[in-house]
Amino acid sequence: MRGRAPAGRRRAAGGRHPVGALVPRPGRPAPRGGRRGLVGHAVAVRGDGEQARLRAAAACLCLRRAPAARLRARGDHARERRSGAAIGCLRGRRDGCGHAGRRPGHRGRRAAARGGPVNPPVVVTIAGTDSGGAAGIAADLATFAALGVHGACVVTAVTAQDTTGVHAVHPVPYDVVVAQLDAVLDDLDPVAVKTGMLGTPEVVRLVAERCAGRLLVVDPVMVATSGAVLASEAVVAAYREHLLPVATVATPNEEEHASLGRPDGPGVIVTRGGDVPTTNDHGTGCTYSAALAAHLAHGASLTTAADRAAAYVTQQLVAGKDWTLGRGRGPVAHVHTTPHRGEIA
Ligand SMILES: Nc1ncnc2c1ncn2[C@@H]1O[C@H](COP(=O)(O)OP(=O)(O)O)[C@@H](O)[C@H]1O
Ligand SMILES: Cc1ncc(COP(=O)(O)OP(=O)(O)O)c(N)n1
Repeated sequence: MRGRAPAGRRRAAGGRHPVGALVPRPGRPAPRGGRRGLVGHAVAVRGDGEQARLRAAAACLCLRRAPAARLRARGDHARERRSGAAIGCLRGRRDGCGHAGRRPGHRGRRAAARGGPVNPPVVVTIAGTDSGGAAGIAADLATFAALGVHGACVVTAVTAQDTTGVHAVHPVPYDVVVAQLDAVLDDLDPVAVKTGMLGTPEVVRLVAERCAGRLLVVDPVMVATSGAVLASEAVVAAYREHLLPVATVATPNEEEHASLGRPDGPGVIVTRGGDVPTTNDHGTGCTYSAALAAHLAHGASLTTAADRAAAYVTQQLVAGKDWTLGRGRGPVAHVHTTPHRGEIA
C-alpha cells in the first residue's frame, strides 16, 4: 500500500577499467534482427471499487515474427504451436487461443525437441532499489522468481529506505540506465517489461521509446507508504504524454490515478488495498504489478493475470501478517513456505 499523502503532495511528487566505467564488450554478437511488433488490440480495463473490476475484451496480442506471422495472420494458432512458433499471446488457453509463452530460441527448441527443459519467459523490471527489501527491485525480482519467470533488472535510482521511510534517493545517471536497458533488451530479449520508480522524465521517455511494442506493465510509482514523494510533476507529465499511451496495462492506485488525470482507456487497473488485516504491506503495489507482468509473460489473459496477481499478493500478505520486522510499516512477505534449506535432493 503506497502512502495516502495529501493530494497536492502526491502530485509533486574488468580489469583496468575504473569502477563504474562503461566497458565495451568486444566480440559481442550483433543484436538479433527485426523488432517485434505487437499486433492486436489492448484490453479495456478499469478499476471501479474495492478491487479493480475488469472489463476485458479478450485480446490476441501475439508477437509477430516471421514465419510464424503468416500462420498467426490466418489465426492458425494450432499449426503455429506445432511449428514451435507461438510466443507471448495474451489470450491464454482458457480463452481458446492456446499460446503458452514466448517462442524459445534455437537452444530452447533443441532442448524442447529432446523433451528437455525450455527457457522460462524473461521479464525485466525498470525500477528503484529499496534497501529495506520490501518494494522496488527487491519486490519485483522476488515475485518473478516465485512465479516462474527469469527476472532481469534495470536500476533507475538507489533509495536509502526502511520500514520507517525513505531517507535518501540517488538517481542513477541517465547513461547508466541506458546501458542497462540496452544490455537486457539486446541480449535477453524480454517478453515483458515492468516499470516502477523511474525517477526522471528522461527515463520515462526512454522507456516509452525503447519498450513500446513489448508487453509493458506500468506501475506509476509516485509516493511511498511513508509519504515520501518518488515522482516530480515533470515525471507525472511524462507518464501521461509518453508512457501510458504505449503501455499494455497501467496499475495506478487511486491517488496516482487522479494525478494522471483519471485515464480510462485501454489497460488501466486501479488498485486499492484489500481484506487482509495487516500493517506489513510495504511493497504491495510493486508485488502486484510484478505478479501481473509475470502472469502475462506466461501467456495469461489480462483478466486472468489480474486475478492471479491479486491472489498472490493476498497469499503473501497473509504469510507475513504476524511479522514484527522493523519499527515501521513492515514488508509484504517475499519468502515462501517451502524454502530450500540446503539439502541435496
Ligand atoms: N490488505 C490487503 N489485502 C489483500 N490484498 C491487498 C491488500 N493490500 C493490497 N492488496 C492487493 O495489492 C494491490 C495493490 O495494493 P495497493 O495498496 O493499491 O498498492 P500501492 O502500494 O500501489 O498503493 C491491490 O489492488 C490488492 O489486489
Ligand atoms: C524504490 C521504491 N519503488 C517503489 C516504491 C513504492 O512501493 P509500492 O509497493 O508501490 O508502495 P508502498 O510499498 O510504498 O506502499 C518504494 N517505496 N520504493
